[in-house]
Amino acid sequence: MKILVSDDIAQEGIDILNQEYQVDVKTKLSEDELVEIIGSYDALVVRSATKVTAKIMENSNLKVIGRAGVGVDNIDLEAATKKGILVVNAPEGNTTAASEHTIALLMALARNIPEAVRSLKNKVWDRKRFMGIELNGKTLGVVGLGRIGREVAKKAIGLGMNILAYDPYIIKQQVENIDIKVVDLDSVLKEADFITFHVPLTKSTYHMVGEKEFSMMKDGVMLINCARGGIIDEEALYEALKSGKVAGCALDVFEKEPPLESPLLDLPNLIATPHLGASTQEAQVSVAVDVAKDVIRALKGEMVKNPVNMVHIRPEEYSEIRPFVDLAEKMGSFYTQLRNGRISEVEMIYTGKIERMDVKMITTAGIKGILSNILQTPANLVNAPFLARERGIKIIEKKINQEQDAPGVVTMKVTTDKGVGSVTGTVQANADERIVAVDEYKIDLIPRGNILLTFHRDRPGIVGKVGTLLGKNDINIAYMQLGRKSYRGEALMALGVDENLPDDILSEIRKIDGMENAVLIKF
Ligand SMILES: NC(=O)C1=CN([C@@H]2O[C@H](COP(=O)(O)OP(=O)(O)OC[C@H]3O[C@@H](n4cnc5c(N)ncnc54)[C@H](O)[C@@H]3O)[C@@H](O)[C@H]2O)C=CC1
Ligand SMILES: O=C(O)C(=O)COP(=O)(O)O
Repeated sequence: MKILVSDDIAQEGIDILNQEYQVDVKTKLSEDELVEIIGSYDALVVRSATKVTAKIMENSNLKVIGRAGVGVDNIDLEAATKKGILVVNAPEGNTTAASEHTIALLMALARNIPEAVRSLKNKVWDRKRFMGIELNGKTLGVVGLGRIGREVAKKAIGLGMNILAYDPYIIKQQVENIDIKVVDLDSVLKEADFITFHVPLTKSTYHMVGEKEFSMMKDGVMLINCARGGIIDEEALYEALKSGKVAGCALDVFEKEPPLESPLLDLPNLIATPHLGASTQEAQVSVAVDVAKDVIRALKGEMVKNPVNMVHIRPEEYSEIRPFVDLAEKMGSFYTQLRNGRISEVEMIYTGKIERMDVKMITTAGIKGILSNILQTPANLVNAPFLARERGIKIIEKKINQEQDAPGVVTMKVTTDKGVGSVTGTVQANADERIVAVDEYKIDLIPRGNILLTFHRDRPGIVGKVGTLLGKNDINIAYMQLGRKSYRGEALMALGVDENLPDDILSEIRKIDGMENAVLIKF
């Protein structure tokens, strides 16, 4: 396996990658240069400089893209997901660095530090021009109250500031005990003396601050953007700074980086740093190590810690969930080997002890198993939900509450244009997977090796005929199971066979009088 690192990451991360796989570090590549070489790599590690476009991913064999940092707006996530490329990031390592940089910019703004430094270095001793304002007692608006937003708020509280925050996706009670008042965006805009942004760049945050929002702010407000360029409309910001509506703004990030052509840089009340939020030695080591470990986990097929485009399971739950993930994938594969028809709906029903857990990954594995037999595109835990949606398959998850210690049971109910069928499985002690029902037939199958399933009439002679036919062709039967709906009614037989069953023998089995269907399932 080969890994390409296309932005500067700390050596500590490269060393970890190098212990397991071959690593090439090639930075400042153009899109075309990347397209040309990417085919020979299994993993790509980036920071924010490399734009990982659909074109780069298109003909790649990438299994994972690692982002040594938080923001993944430089990676085309939709294209990655469609292609089944896992994206992982390192969201924890630079929280302190980015929040400290935000506070540094806040103070620099309030006390005119950059301009004062510049003036003095030009040998001008001007104390009057650089009169500042105090932070103590002022209101700081925090837009986006995730890891960095919260850390900034805590630090600002320490400086005597009052915090008004806007984040529609958090639970208010989580933060109100640390003296943060959660309000709507309009209130932040209207009431804050300083506003700092800590949201990711998404469709909903792109230009979330423009002309209209500036008009709502206090005259003389000061802004800090240490999150992403594009959140504040730069043209509108230019006007607001020029008019003095916004007294000062500190930007660490720009819509186009580097922003060397930006007229904003000419304004005296704009201070700027070249995307330095995460640039501390500590943060860089931390994110490089974190992402390297996750990239290795991904390449080894292990559960990663920080997936961006795949369901996430907490490590403490994963060991319990894992056998069910494997089982569900086999159930899905079992189902589509057994039946055909255009699938419109898959319902995953969970009962017993599994019902209390986060089952999203089990559902996804079931879908992966289903799709693996019907699609050319390889399905995995990243792209399975996307591929299912693309084919118009509705996925339903249902949990049925049972007594606490009942064994975990998963039923996959599949609706096709030919009807509804189901398969049920469970995991016994020692991660022993079992398929325990097919439609209404109760069975007890280990989903392993070759299994011959026959649907036939429950009448004397049929089982014997199948056995004789297999014996005549030197095919050994490992085990046998029988189930029936009623005496002499419809019946099911499952035979574990040690050898492969050629198509001509399967056809002969299908011709046995009373036989409705016979299918070979392979695991
Ligand atoms: N300047 C730099 O070097 C750095 C910049 N960043 C940027 O900071 C951003 C935030 O990082 P973290 O706090 O670690 O991420 P996070 O995911 O912990 O927090 C983001 C918060 O934004 C909130 N949010 C999302 N959409 C929103 C909306 N429309 N309105 C209000 N709130 C919204 C989310 O609910 C979440 O609480 C990153 O996405 C990245 O772009 C991060 C690290 C360094
Ligand atoms: O982690 C982030 O989101 C950052 O913005 C840091 O970017 P960088 O890795 O310094 O290019």
